[in-house]
Amino acid sequence: MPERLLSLDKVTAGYAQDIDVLRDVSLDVHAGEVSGLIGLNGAGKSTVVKTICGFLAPKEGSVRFRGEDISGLPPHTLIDHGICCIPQESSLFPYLTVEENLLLPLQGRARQYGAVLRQRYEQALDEFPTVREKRKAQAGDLSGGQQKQVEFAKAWLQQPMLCLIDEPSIGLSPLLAESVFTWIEKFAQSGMGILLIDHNVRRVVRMSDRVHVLSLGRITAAGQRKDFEGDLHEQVKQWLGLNF
Ligand SMILES: Nc1ncnc2c1ncn2[C@@H]1O[C@H](COP(=O)(O)OP(=O)(O)OP(=O)(O)O)[C@@H](O)[C@H]1O
Repeated sequence: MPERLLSLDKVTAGYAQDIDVLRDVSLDVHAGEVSGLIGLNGAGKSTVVKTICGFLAPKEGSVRFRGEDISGLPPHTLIDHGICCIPQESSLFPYLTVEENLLLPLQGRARQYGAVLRQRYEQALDEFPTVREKRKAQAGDLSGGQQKQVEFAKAWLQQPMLCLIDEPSIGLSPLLAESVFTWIEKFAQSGMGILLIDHNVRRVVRMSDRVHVLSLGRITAAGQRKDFEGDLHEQVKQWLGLNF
């Protein structure tokens, strides 16, 4: 059984004191596995990520990473624990070069990355040829798809144990979206645990070891991939109220 990296246990959270967006949310992510989180717009998927990352503190329940309670830890300290997030919106500094964006999170962490940094950087550029080509350009001058590649290269460089990935394929061409899913599979094959949110429900189910369905802030279905395959259309239509 792979190591359980992340576990949310009955997490209730929200933006206002008296309004709960998430209610009793429990989910796990294991090393080397993809955990998919699917749900309608507004179900609370990004709020789950914000709660794990410490932008919101759970009102009840806990967020644990490798058994340690990380509920409400400051977001900028997560990387020191081995957690990285690829958010829905760009997290790049538009007026810094691609190279500066890639190396910034590693600065001040020489002890963690020092000896292997250069080698790892070259390897990241090999993995993402567009990033190599654009490394001296300002990040803000890149297209949305190119910026997404930089985001993935940045995460790869940080060698996290856990990567939270929110809507990675949004706004991308079908070809690039497929590359993004292939990179995620590669991340998982390297041993990383992945929490994946994406509106492409079929693709998420196909590549996930575990699937969680979030509806109005509650997990209404969860299981292994095999539980969600088969007549996916009927099941997910029922859970999500969707016809796709
Ligand atoms: N900063 C915020 N302040 C107040 N309410 C918010 C904030 N961000 C999100 N919400 C509310 O929380 C609920 C869940 O939003 P969230 O973005 O987590 O949903 P989602 O499932 O990620 O949706 P989508 O698929 O559209 O990205 C929504 O009702 C939304 O209006």
